[in-house]
Amino acid sequence: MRTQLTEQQRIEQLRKLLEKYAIEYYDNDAPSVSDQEYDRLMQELIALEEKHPELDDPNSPSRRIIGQVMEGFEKVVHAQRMLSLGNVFNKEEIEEFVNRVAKEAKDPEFVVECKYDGLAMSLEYENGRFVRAVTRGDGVTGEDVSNNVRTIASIPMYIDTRERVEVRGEVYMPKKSFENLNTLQATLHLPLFANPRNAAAGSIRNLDSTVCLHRKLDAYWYYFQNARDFGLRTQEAALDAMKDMGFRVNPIRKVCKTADEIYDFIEEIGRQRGELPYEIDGMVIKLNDLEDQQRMGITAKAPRYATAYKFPAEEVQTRLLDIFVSVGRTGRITPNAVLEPVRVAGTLVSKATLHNEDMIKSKDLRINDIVVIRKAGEIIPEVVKSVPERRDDTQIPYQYPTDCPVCGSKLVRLEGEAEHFCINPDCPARIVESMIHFASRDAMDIDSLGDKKIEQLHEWHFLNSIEDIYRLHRRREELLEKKGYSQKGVDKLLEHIEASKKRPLANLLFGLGIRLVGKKGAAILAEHFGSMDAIRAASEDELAAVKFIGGVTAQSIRAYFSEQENVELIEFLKREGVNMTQERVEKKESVFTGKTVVLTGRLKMARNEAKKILESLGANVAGSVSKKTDYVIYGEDAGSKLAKAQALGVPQMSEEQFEQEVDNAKA
Ligand SMILES: NC(=O)c1ccc[n+]([C@@H]2O[C@H](COP(=O)([O-])OP(=O)(O)OC[C@H]3O[C@@H](n4cnc5c(N)ncnc54)[C@H](O)[C@@H]3O)[C@@H](O)[C@H]2O)c1
Ligand SMILES: [Zn+2]
Repeated sequence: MRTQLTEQQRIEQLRKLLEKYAIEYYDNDAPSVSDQEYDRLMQELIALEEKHPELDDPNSPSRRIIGQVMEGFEKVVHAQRMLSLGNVFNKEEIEEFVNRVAKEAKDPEFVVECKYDGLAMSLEYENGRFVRAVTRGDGVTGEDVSNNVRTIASIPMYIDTRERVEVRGEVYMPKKSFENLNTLQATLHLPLFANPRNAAAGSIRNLDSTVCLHRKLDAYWYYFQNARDFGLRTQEAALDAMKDMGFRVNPIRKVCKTADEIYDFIEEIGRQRGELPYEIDGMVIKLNDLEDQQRMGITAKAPRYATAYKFPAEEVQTRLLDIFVSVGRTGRITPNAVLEPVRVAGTLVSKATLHNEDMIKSKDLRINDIVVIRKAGEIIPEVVKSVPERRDDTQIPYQYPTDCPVCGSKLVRLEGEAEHFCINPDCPARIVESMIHFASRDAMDIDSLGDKKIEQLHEWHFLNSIEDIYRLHRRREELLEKKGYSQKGVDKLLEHIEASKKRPLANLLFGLGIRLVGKKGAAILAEHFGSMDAIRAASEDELAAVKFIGGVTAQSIRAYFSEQENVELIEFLKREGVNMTQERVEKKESVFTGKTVVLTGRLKMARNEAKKILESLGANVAGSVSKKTDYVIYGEDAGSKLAKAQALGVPQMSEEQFEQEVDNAKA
């Protein structure tokens, strides 16, 4: 019952979050997270929604295209909806897509094209003349941006046919134009554009078309909306026909029959991607036959006959301008790299974590070095290495600080540890960070008590400890006198603080910030012991005996509870009515306990769910099949993984058998 609730909450949370990101991305042309992160959250939402059809909601970002019509532009309803695309991220998912199509189209052929990172546009022609250019908008209604589109030199204003023609494609900003634009922005002390996509969108949606003219956009056209009126039967023929009519069509494309062929071509283009004069974020795979396309139709917001393969995160080079250290809630010192802003995987990056002193030494990072940075789904990117070949005489080796940058006390590096710590318990940085952690989403989840607010309330002496958070209501009147604190805002804040008292024990345990007790560890401890008192009473051996809790963690938990200050904090929280218990869950034994299991093919239950069940039975779920695999569980259309399991003699199990074993485990 409890998991049901949490997943429902997660669905709601993801829907809100993705909607917010999409609005920032499409409507304000200013993304706040990387595309990888966005895609990852979307996949999570889709998996959860598949699992909970009862929570279906047509408003969900998984079901609709988010985007609105800007004021100042005329609204136009599309003759045919403009769609989004489904996503695949690896070869296996390409295979699954190909198999799915093959079920509905005989001997399918696919056209593989570049996926331009710009904005979708529809062009309409009547009597051989350009009449209108319209953005995708929400898919149903777009914005008439004809004036701006007319500034794009490569778009024909006249074509040699009197029939109505509608073509669609992508307007983008070439890399060169983007560099020039940002150089200009910098000279004018204006904010830089995060990426060419946002810059292109911002230009097209500018009411002053001279702006667009100077931004030097270009476009590729990949969709002939009324191709069949012209007797065309395939996507390939449609591309050729558009080219003959004078539209700019990309010669990079290939007709493929198998998933292998598709993947090889994608890899080939992926390797050349850096040299292309425009940005691509993936490749689009489309069923070639137009009649079959129509037969397959569309889902809520994307065609079923096409999908987009997304390239993995990129690595790029930039300059390491400086290193500064920050102090965490445990007093841990983290060095951070200040980078010359650079685009990685679609977002502008100017900071990266460097973990610790040893990492800086082992990678031999010097101030002013050229470094390679990588961004892989995380919002915080990492520095992979320095490039010594690019050194001139300006590099300076970095001196690790000896004193805390906030309170000035001597930093300590314990025997055998990589990190430095500020061990001054009154270090303001530590106090603030521990409150931020306590109020964060995975901990007590105090909605309106964000980082900035905590910092400010600390500065004003309202918050000097975790205890103070629950004392804040006593100072309501004082708060109301502060600038920016309305009655409504203050009451909401106090309400959220009050509500946090009901969080599960796992959240509280995580929020306390016990060294080495992360989110997962806290959940395991809470489920195993069921109450704060039981955890506090447990001996080091008892703690270490819990699965996944190691001896060092057990030691750290004991150390935490042996501090008078911490015991007092917990007693205080108890008196304030903060929840200190949680339902206990016994781990079940099954054939999967301690085994390595691989899932493949299309399962009836969501993959994430199958994974969760297996993990709850003590299995380790792996991504690929090897000799070490104990079981492969397969669904429909299982491809290469199942074949490999057969070849290696790894036991295979159908989804039905799997469900049977799960039932056995419950009995
Ligand atoms: N970073 C963020 O905050 C954020 C927010 C929202 C969306 N996004 C990004 O946008 C994506 C979702 O956007 P979407 O709905 O436009 O889907 P999409 O960009 O994944 O795919 C659909 C679009 O691809 C484009 N396209 C480019 N080349 C094409 C070709 N050759 N054939 C057909 N279409 C082609 C079309 O404009 C089409 O509308 C996400 O996957 C994410 O990467 C990021
Ligand atoms: Zn300090």
